[in-house]
Amino acid sequence: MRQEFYKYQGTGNDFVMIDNRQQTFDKNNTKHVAFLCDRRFGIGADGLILLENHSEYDFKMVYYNSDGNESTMCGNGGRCLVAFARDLGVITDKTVFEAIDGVHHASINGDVVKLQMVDVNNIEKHDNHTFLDTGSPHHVQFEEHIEDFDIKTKGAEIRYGAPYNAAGSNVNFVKKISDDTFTVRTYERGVEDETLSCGTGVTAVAIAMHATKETNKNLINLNVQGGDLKVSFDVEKGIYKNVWLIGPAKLVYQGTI
Ligand SMILES: N[C@@H](CCC[C@H](N)C(=O)O)C(=O)O
Repeated sequence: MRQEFYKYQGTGNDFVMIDNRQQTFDKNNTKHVAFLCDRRFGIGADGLILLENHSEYDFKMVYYNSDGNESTMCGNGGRCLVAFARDLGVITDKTVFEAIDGVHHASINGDVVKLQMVDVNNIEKHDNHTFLDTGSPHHVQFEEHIEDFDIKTKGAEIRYGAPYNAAGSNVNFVKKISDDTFTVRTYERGVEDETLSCGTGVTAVAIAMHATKETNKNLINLNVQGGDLKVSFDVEKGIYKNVWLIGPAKLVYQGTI
């Protein structure tokens, strides 16, 4: 049976979207999800997302990395799913949906999606890096020569090394541009390569930069390989609340496979 799909991208982080409200998609077929995400033999994407019905909220998000495994939260994927839900007529301009890390509020205006991310209260500050979970685990470290840095090789070393080991972490390399602007390049677990953007990654970078006093701003610009994102937040007693990831999410094409 042929599968109808939609392809979306958010600052170059791209996703196969499937409307699974009728529960027709085989959710346990890891090889099939990896095939659909394969850039040579399939559609090609960093991940695959199912939009499903929810009894209480507007919809449910189910996220898979391009290796075919279901994973933790994807911020850009969440933003793209909001655009997909709007384009399907499931929502209009505001929504509340459930993902693996909990309930998310979001709004959409044209192609700009604002997605509320989880509160963050556990920030591990180490000598040369910060580790935090923004829905997915993120290692954050500075890299002055970020433009010509070998993200794939260095990112893989950190992702597979101690203390992350098999479970792994996403790895973000950061360069400070000004007090409120940072350049970020991310190695993504489950893609096992650099992606052009990572939403939970830039959220982690914005919070890490504030927590380590690299900035005192609470609206941060993040320049990524695929465009520009913004993250805003409030801080109360060391807890980062009201965290919003803001940026474009667009339909690329749709088809059947
Ligand atoms: N691209 C995503 C992150 C997706 C999850 C990650 N690869 C993991 O498995 O931890 C984003 O935009 O947040």
